[in-house]
Amino acid sequence: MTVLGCIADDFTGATDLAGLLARSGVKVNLHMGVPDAPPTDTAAFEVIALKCRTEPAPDAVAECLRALDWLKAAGAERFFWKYCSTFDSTADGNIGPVAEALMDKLGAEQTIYCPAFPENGRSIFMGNLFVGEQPLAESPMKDHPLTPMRDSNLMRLLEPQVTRPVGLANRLVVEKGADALRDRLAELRAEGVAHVVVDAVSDSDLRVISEACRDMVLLTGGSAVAMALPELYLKDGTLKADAPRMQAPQLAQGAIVLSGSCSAMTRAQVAAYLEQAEGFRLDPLDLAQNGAGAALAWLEKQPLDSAKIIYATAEPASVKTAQDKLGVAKAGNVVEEALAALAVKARDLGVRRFVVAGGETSGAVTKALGVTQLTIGAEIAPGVPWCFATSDGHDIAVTLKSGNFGAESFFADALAKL
Ligand SMILES: Nc1ncnc2c1ncn2[C@@H]1O[C@H](COP(=O)(O)OP(=O)(O)OP(=O)(O)O)[C@@H](O)[C@H]1O
Ligand SMILES: O=C(O)[C@@H](O)C(=O)CO
Repeated sequence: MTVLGCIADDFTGATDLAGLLARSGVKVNLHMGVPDAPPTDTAAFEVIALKCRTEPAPDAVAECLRALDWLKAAGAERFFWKYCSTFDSTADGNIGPVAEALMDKLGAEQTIYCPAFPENGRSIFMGNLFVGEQPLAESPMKDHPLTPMRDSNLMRLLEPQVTRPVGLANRLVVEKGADALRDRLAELRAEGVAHVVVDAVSDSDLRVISEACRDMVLLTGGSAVAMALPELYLKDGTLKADAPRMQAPQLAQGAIVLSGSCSAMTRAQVAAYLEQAEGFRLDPLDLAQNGAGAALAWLEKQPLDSAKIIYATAEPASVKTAQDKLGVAKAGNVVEEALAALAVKARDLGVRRFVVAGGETSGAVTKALGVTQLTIGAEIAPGVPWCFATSDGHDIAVTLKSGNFGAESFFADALAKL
């Protein structure tokens, strides 16, 4: 029985969510894109990964509604819209437009917005999102290549994205427990508030929110607010733990790190890994002019079992130079296309372990590898599990690392874990 149908707006976010849900031991199915075939062999948690975070809002809405139909066909009656724990969205959406379209389809009067992920330093207080101790707009997210976040206030970010009123259930309410939060939501509903930002600074706040909101037909947020749901379903007997994490299949030695994320944490991770691995740096301007031939030729020359990384990861000033010359979309696309082609080449050369950094990058790479479904394995860092799949008939392992997740030693940690 599917108890929760989940739609994630990028691929790293989807493995993050699936990994946290799978901590409970309950079966989670993770699909990359809306499956062509109707649902079979469904799990308690069905997650569909989309690559729609930066698409035009009408396209993102259409794709999410297709995902909703598939999840309904899987038997889900409650749904979760997963976006980034740093609320990444462009000025035109897509978090609000998708939420409103899902609400309309589901007849939901109200939903909540809670991107908090305390284990990874994301907390919300008085409607303002913090990354560690910094307000979102003062954190490195202000320089994100595609979705620079220049305001920390979630109500202000959401308001232009939706047509109905936005409100807040603050930490003073959450702290009082699930009944107080239910009362606050009812009060806001009576005032016609459809979109409620909910504060959370700790996992115990998230447990209160899950308990108060578990019967809402649509919940929205980061992965951590959904993490508490399996525990509630297990406790009341709705679900039984039935799926221990999958052990890694036997894989050949070859491994590669592909990084298209420019986040502060990925920059530190790339620098740390370059101390022990051979590296090739992709330059968007060179790619736009000459294609990925030089990188492909470099990859062909590397021994299969060597430590290697191909990265476009760069400092904000260098990203800006590329964007000024090529435009934001083209600068991102040439990098994504190159990393996708390099992943395919690596697989054809015998590489079977792929460490990929960045959500958009992960979408491009997994699509090129023809991966349609992932099985969740061991967690490497909070929100980043190893996953297993087949690509062109080969068993492969992939980990899709969100830009800001993982320790500095993440790439080596990941490969040491398989
Ligand atoms: N040097 C560069 N110049 C311009 N754009 C770049 C450069 N390197 C990477 N990019 C683009 O920046 C975008 C990074 O987004 P991506 O989602 O992959 O990483 P992220 O946002 O850090 O990860 P996440 O969404 O998981 O937090 C991609 O579109 C990528 O192609
Ligand atoms: O929520 C997060 O921070 C991640 O799962 C993510 O969505 C990164 O793209």
